[in-house]
Amino acid sequence: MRKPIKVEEAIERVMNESMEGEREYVSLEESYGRVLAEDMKATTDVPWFDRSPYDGYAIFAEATQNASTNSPVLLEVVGTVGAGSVWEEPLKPNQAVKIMTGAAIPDGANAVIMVELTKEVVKDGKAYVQIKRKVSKGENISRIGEDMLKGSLLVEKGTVINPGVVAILATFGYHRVPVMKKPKVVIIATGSELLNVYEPLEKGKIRNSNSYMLQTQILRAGGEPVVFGKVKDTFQETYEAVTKAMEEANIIVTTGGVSVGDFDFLPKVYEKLGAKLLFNKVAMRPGSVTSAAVLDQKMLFGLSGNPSACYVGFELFVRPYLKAMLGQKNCYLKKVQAVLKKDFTKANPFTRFVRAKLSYDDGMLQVEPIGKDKSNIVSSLIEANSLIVLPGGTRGFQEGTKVDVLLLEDEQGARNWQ
Ligand SMILES: Nc1nc2c(c(=O)[nH]1)N[C@H]1C(S)=C(S)[C@@H](COP(=O)(O)OP(=O)(O)OC[C@H]3O[C@@H](n4cnc5c(N)ncnc54)[C@H](O)[C@@H]3O)O[C@H]1N2
Ligand code: MOO
Ligand SMILES: [Mg+2]
Repeated sequence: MRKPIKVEEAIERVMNESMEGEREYVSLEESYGRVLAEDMKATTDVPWFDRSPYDGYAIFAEATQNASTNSPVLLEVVGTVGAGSVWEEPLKPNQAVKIMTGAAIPDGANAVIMVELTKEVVKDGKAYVQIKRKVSKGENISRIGEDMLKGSLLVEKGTVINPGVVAILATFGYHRVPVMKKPKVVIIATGSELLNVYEPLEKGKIRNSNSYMLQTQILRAGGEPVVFGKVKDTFQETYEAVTKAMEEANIIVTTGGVSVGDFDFLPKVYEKLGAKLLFNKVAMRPGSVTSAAVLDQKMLFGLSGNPSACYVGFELFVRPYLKAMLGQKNCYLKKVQAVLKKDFTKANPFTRFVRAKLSYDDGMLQVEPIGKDKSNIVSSLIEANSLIVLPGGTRGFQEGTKVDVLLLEDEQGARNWQ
């Protein structure tokens, strides 16, 4: 007889074993989607020189003090400066330099007027810009540091690198980016009934879908899946596969063979390996047989063979452990509250994780159980973007009730499981 523990307790036992993984450097081009391994600070001010945000004329603002439609001011245009070039001569008050967007403001100038608001006139063979309004000091100047100040913290360690972060890294010249190594997660599917996906069906057999599902879940969580394929339901094959996995994995995920059947060998494998068992029964559905053990700082997750139970077990236990290795602060699935769109009448003494579809309709978050909810069902995973959390008890849940929902596809995550 196994003693079920609460989901919260099971997650805590897993996370108490968690540790941060190693780091490595990748090129900026390869950094998208990786997890930043260091805090990123601004190494310079941005912009680091005053520059023009418009195509126009750099001028000394005070020279336009009395300019108006009736008495325009003429400033002599002494040259043109484009982005990337520098106007070296200090500007005199009655002069202007034609300036392009992105070019450095010449010394002596303290404002820019957009080209559309001016007219160029030629007088006595000299070019002048005609200005009919007062321009204020500092107008249209992108100031040093207006975007980022040198030394300021821009992106925290543990952040998933998105296109915006890539822009920051490029701005400060990081062509090599410190990232967390992707934890290696070995997947072993156990079951004598399993066929490879390319094999035709035979009586009593099914295709190994869990390996592929897990591979994708590992990728989604930021890990590196290593697929070991399938093993028959024998102690020897299972033991050998797990032993081999110990050599290269940070995390070992098995599916199936973890319950109380005659051919469920994982409990015996953990025992023979001398792994510390964290739990072998959780008060949840699906996934009540989910087990976890730890050996030589490697976590062994024994997920159920039943596809939906396997899926849920991964998201609740493996995902946060993996994210902690990646140094992410928000390891847990984000939890929101939503209104139940349909009755869910099946009561269960265990906490229930119902595959569901969350949507934002009529100005509120609504959630709908997908339907078939047994743990051996695969089809309800297609549309699942969330899991409704229904606390254990004897009652069902009525339409209109507010329920907790865990988001499966959210990148932000949450700091706490609760
Ligand atoms: N007497 C009891 N029997 C069972 C209990 C129990 O408490 N007492 N728990 C049930 C629950 S709940 C679950 S969940 C399953 C879990 O069993 P295992 O984790 O040992 O998994 P298997 O028996 O190996 O397989 C279960 C089921 O899943 C199919 N399967 C397995 N691997 C794959 C795969 N890679 N791809 C697709 N499908 C897979 C397998 O054919 C079985 O149908 O135990 C219950 N029994
Ligand atoms: O582990 Mo089973 O999936 O609880 O239903
Ligand atoms: Mg079994």
